[in-house]
Amino acid sequence: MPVEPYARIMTTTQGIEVEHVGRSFGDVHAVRDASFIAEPGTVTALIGPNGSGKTTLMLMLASLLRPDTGTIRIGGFDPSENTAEVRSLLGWMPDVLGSWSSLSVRTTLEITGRLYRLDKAASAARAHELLALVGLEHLAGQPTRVLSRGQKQRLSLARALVHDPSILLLDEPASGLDPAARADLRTLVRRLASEGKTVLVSSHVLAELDEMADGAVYIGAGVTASTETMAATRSTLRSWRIKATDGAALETALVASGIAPADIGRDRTELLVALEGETAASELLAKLVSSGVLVSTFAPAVGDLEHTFLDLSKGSNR
Ligand SMILES: Nc1ncnc2c1ncn2[C@@H]1O[C@H](COP(=O)(O)OP(=O)(O)OP(=O)(O)O)[C@@H](O)[C@H]1O
Repeated sequence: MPVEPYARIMTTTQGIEVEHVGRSFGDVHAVRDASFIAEPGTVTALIGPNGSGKTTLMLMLASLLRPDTGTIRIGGFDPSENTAEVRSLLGWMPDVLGSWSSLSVRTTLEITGRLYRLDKAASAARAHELLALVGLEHLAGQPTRVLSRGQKQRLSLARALVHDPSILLLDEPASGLDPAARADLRTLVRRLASEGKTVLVSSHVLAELDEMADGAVYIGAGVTASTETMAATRSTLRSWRIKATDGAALETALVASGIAPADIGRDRTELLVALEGETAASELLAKLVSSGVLVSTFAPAVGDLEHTFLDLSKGSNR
């Protein structure tokens, strides 16, 4: 997926708008300067190293924490001032499900529906619908304490959807899910976006986000990367994976095209070459093909988001 940077201009989007937001805990500056826009109908990935401020930012968006500085708009409302409006618009899936352990899965969803002012029949119907949506029908009568981590994630997602919110905040939604459940989650998230919802997803599973997200916001040490910084990662040095029917001929052609033998890496049957930007990659591929090498693989070694993450987190890793 392309990593599209976001303009730093407050608009009147019905999605999420964050401008120069900061929040400290004593002398820990969890979020120092965060700005981004997430538009309705899109999925935005929130990425950044451990402790970079993602959860703190999500808590502020969800009206659970007040920013010290800056402005947030959720569907046009300020979470600190218009908390009720924001909560009715927003579905929040926290990274860890706090649940009522002795209540059944179904009852948990029904009570959540009642808390959102659905009447008894409507909340029962919604619970029924959501149990099917997240594949928990067979566990509907079980107390939530017996759920596995992945099953808890599904319940947490269902709970976030009870009131059919137009904006969704998903903190590490894929954590604990098996591969089939991850694929289902991806499809569901895309479907929710196609219905016009604004979805912000934070995750460390970047390959997953690559397939799910329309754009990305990178946060490092509490500061979101600028439009220019995000765009610049597209042309930084990046490893490409190349494979040909004849490996020796490929290596000879790479050297003939100007790549030093010491700069050619190996990963099982493939060769790895670092190139700056897609134009350099296209040019090299053209040279290889015109020299008669039968190339069977020519692709970035890591996904777009992982590349952006690795590029921007260089130097900030402790
Ligand atoms: N309530 C709090 N009191 C003190 N420090 C806090 C509090 N909440 C968060 N922090 C600190 O703020 C920083 C950002 O934390 P946050 O949980 O937002 O990061 P994160 O990006 O979500 O991390 P991870 O990727 O590991 O989940 C960390 O240094 C953390 O220790």
